[in-house]
Amino acid sequence: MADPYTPSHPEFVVEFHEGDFRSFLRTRRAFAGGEILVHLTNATRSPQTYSTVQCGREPEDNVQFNSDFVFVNHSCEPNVVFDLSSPDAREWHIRALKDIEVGSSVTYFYPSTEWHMDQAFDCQCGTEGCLGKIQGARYLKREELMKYWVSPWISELIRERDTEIERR
Ligand SMILES: C[S@@+](CC[C@H](N)C(=O)[O-])C[C@H]1O[C@@H](n2cnc3c(N)ncnc32)[C@H](O)[C@@H]1O
Repeated sequence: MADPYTPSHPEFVVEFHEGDFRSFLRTRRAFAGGEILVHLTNATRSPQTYSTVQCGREPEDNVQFNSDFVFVNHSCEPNVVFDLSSPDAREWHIRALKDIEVGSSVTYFYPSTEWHMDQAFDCQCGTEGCLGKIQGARYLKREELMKYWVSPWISELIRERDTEIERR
């Protein structure tokens, strides 16, 4: 991030912390469930990294947001979805799953977009139903994923994986 830091979007602020990957994004106003927090207008294609988001079914379908939204952490009880499911990239957006209070950490469920992540980690979301190691949808059971909104390519890849397993 540039120094001094200027938020890329006035309704959000990054809380920076010392140490690897410890920073995160907070809201500066409340959002209602279903409300669109932002349209992801600044996304560009990128090779996969720890900070890219998958936007289609192929391993090379990844984008970089080029904004503070790169600081959205994963949670096993997320408050937003990253909806990149439209074929029209101008429709891509982040949407509230529930009412979000001012000052909340913005979180999404990484396996809802990611099939196989570039960087796995031990989740520290601290929620009751925490899934532990997060490395992409490929490593989760269908029953675990069914509790979440997931991107169409994740539903498709899970269906294919499970059909393949049943065929063996
Ligand atoms: C795109 S970055 C998110 C912003 C990151 N926290 C930072 O400071 O740059 C993704 C990385 O953040 C960390 N991270 C995100 N959510 C996490 C969570 N629930 N528990 C532990 N680490 C997490 C992991 O290292 C992950 O690879």
